[in-house]
Amino acid sequence: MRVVTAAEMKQIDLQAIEKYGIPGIVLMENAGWRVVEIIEGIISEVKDKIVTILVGKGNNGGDGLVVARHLLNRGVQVKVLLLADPEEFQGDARINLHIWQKLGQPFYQVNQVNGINIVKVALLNTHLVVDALYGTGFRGTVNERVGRVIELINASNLPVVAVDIPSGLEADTGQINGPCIKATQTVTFGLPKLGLVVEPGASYAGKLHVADISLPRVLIENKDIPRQLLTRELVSSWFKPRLTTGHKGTYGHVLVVAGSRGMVGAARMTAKGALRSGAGLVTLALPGNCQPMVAAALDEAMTIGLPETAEGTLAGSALEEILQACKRADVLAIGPGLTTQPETVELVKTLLPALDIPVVIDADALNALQGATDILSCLTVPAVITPHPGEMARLLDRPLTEVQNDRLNVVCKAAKEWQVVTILKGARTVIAVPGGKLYINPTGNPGMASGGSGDVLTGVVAGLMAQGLTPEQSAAAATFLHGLAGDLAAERLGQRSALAGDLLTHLPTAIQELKIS
Ligand SMILES: NC(=O)C1=CN([C@@H]2O[C@H](COP(=O)(O)OP(=O)(O)OC[C@H]3O[C@@H](n4cnc5c(N)ncnc54)[C@H](O)[C@@H]3O)[C@@H](O)[C@H]2O)[C@@H](O)CC1
Ligand SMILES: [K+]
Repeated sequence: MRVVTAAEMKQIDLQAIEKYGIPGIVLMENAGWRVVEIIEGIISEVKDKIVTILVGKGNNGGDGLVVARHLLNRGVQVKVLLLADPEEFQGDARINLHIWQKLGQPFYQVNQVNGINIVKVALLNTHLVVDALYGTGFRGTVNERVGRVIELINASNLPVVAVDIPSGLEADTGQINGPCIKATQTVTFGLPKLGLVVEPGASYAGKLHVADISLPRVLIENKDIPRQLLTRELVSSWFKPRLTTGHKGTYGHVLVVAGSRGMVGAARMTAKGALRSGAGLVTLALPGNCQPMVAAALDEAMTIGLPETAEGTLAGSALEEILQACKRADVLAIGPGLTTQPETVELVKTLLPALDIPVVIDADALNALQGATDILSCLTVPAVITPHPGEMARLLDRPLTEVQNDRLNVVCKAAKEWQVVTILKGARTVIAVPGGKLYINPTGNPGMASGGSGDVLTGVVAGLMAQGLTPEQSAAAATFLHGLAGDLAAERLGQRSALAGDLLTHLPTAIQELKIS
């Protein structure tokens, strides 16, 4: 599903109206209907219930007035609170305000002296609040009076349905610059707005519904919009059914180069991630002292013991053996648990330019590239990198806060500059492709922020690449499935107690849920 900025949505609305002749008032009517449907899902018997609707002067407020009218028809007691002067209403919003007045229905103006008291009284006796103050036309911060109203709503503990986007949220960035409605559910029209699917906006939006308001499909499915929200449908469309005649060679061979003394688990998790995602063969190459331990605990993978340093990390002399092993593999996954021991770092820096198979680069293999990102730009094989924000900050030599405050631009620039598919992990992981495409992942939860989680992801990316998905598809599908496995694990075990190993246990169910055969 495409994800739009406010300007892109405005263009879509305009084209629907001007090119295809769908009147704006029809779109507004449909928008209001869809919100009413969601409200009916929250309050099962709406008749005789009380709903307070906050109405702003723009078209978002117009949508709110449509909601008011349809709820009234269903026997709801509707309290309309205007946060603007009726004279300010224009166009379709004005038409809907006039309809409301002609129906003989009252509204209360919150901009008068006792405005805040009106809101307080209204909230004392209300079952649900509809936020139709500001939509995609909102910029900057709300004024003090509106800010106080928003704070009252947020403190009320009532269910709040936001119309299109929670008021106070920037549609293009998901940033909050002042008071912002904390919605229980948000009904957004046509396509999700960027600010609703990245943090912190996603948390303010609550449960997100993307509502069909009869915008023509040709406008909604516009391939020129570079951003997509990952969905089950999109991810499963990338998988082909497994052949009845298939054998282990059909599904690719992943070589994992990972681990060191004391960090054997990272190597094992990566290998298991590749196996669980369906790779035909997995070979785990790691420092020799770790091999017996891993071989005993990982029946399904082959293992190679490599020369090691005094600290039990991979030695520079492991290079030739790794390159030999690459000849038998389809994909290399490198990094988890390697450490930043200087000799191991040099090994990584020598190995990467010599590769002739696609590679997934994670963890200490990324740390090895600190100050040497030209190695990434010069790779001659397809590559996926999987940095968490700290690793990205080190690669870019920028403060962590700069990365986190500008995640979308950072990931897109990295992918373009280094010409690698880039997975920037964190709440709402984003995946950028060198050509400019961007995927936003809606799955996953804070329970996944624990050791080993990233190692599993690296294994899954490599496992999918080995099976023939493109690096772009592998990165996006792995992120989605990994997050879904995390959500399933959290459902069963709780976010606090779910471990990275539980991601591996729940990955099969995640794959089944997508109906991938
Ligand atoms: N034809 C269309 O364009 C449709 C638009 N729809 C609705 O219309 C919304 C967009 O409508 P508008 O463009 O009228 O904008 P909004 O309804 O978001 O209104 C914003 C209004 O507040 C003002 N404003 C912006 N920032 C402010 C701030 N910081 N403090 C105070 N006032 C501020 C703006 O000047 C504008 O008048 C959508 O979000 C959606 O809800 C829907 O009705 C579907 C059809
Ligand atoms: K709103």
